Amino acid sequence: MQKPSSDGSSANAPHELSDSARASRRNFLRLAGAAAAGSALSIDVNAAARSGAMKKPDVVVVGGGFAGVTAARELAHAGARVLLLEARNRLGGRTFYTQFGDKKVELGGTWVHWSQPHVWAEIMRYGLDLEETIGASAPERVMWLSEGKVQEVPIEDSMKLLIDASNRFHEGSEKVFPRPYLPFLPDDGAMLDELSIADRIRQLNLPPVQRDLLAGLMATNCHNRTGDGAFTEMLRWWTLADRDVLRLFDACAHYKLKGGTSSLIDRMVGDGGFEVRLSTAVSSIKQSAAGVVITTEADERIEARYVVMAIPVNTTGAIEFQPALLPGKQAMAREHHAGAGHKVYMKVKGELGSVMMYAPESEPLNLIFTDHPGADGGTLIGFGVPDFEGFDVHNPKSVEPFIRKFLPHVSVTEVLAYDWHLDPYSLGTWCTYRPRQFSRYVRDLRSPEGRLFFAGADIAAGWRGFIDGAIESGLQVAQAVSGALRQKA
Ligand SMILES: Cc1cc2nc3c(=O)[nH]c(=O)nc-3n(C[C@H](O)[C@H](O)[C@H](O)COP(=O)(O)OP(=O)(O)OC[C@H]3O[C@@H](n4cnc5c(N)ncnc54)[C@H](O)[C@@H]3O)c2cc1C
Repeated sequence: MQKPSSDGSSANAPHELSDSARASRRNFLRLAGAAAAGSALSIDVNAAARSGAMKKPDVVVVGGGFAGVTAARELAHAGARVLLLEARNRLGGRTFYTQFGDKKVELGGTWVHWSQPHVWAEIMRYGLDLEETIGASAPERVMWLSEGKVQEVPIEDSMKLLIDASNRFHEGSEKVFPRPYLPFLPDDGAMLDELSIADRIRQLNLPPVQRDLLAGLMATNCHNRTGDGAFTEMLRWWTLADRDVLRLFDACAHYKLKGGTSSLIDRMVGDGGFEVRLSTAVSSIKQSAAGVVITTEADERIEARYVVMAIPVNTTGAIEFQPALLPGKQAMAREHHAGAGHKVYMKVKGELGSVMMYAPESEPLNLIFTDHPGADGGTLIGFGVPDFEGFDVHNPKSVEPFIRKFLPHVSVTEVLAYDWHLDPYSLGTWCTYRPRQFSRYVRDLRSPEGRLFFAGADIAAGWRGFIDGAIESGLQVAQAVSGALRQKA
């Protein structure tokens, strides 16, 4: 892989790309630059690195998302010398708080909740404020597309349809996840892991109007086509939310950090006592009995006693490991998890109340709701499947006809989205395993290998795929590495 610039603009494409993917990639490079320009960190994290303070760290943490920052902070608090290497020119990873017109928006991870214990503990610890997203928590209208027609019934009736469909979809979750934090599947869970979300929807034989409402929600949850997401992933979410679709909504799309996700990262780094180097992508990791040698893309060699790998599972293939990683880690790096869709902000002109709209994956966006309402315009957030032929998420004129199916009086004036699936340092969005990935790979994914330890939302036990999971995993790995440092002291 060639050396990226700080906005990733000279990095190689991860895979062969189709024409439409190439056009998206051009857009990605343009937007990545523009968005990065508006996201300066409020603290100078490179200051310590410039001073060359740390000669030989005890631990190098690779990746500065919530998992890496949590691990680095905990290890530094335990007395270790910690150096965090981050490929991009900013921290936060798959969270990205940046400017959209006169407002700031979250292009990646956004919503947090007190039912997510690890992120909630951090919010309390640093005394951060929350803000509500009205369209997701208290919509005035709910509409959905089914077989080409917009459906709208009183809100209570649409909720009844969704609750009934969700209860039926998740039936049996107690057997597979009696306790959602058990990291491995029981035997009957492994059988269910063969099923995709689409397989499960088909089993239910719902009337089309109810099926398409559920399908819109499920394409959003797995952030891809429902044939790509594993049924077991949804069973785990369901158990974490006490088997209640309204609680699940509350946990996933109601409360966000008032100062943005960067306010939490800033506080964690400020509190950390570890060194950070941005724009430093790691290209190889070689371990021996004596220690680990980390080589960066600029060919710098750094030695450490232990390494925490806190990068997305989809990006592991870009790093050369000696000895080679366990087969499950390699397979996941080849196959990728399913999360690869869009999250798009849309400025609209025309009256916008608090609305929520669903569409199945035969449509480009599957869940859309009001972010900011307004009498003469406001902002919508939409989630959609990747690579939808003829739909350009970066072009308001391409997005507008779809939005007008629901709201014929509005025009879409501006859009903002980030192509996480094209960014070489994420190659996807939030983690949803494909069928069989959980039962086949999770053991390997979570296993330390010699002096290497692994962290990340993608391998968390509980809220895997969430900010909470990233923090959970960062805490666990820091505990394990602290233990190893003590033993070998
Ligand atoms: C569009 C979108 C919406 C989401 N919505 C929500 C939500 O509402 N609520 C929620 O809780 N979660 C949400 N998530 C998920 C959540 O943001 C992630 O699960 C979580 O932030 C991942 O944290 P992480 O630290 O495990 O990984 P990441 O945040 O991906 O961090 C990994 C870091 O490793 C770096 N890296 C990669 N390769 C290298 C290398 N070779 N060398 C050095 N560094 C490298 C990356 O640049 C990155 O900074 C969303 C994600 C997306 C994309």
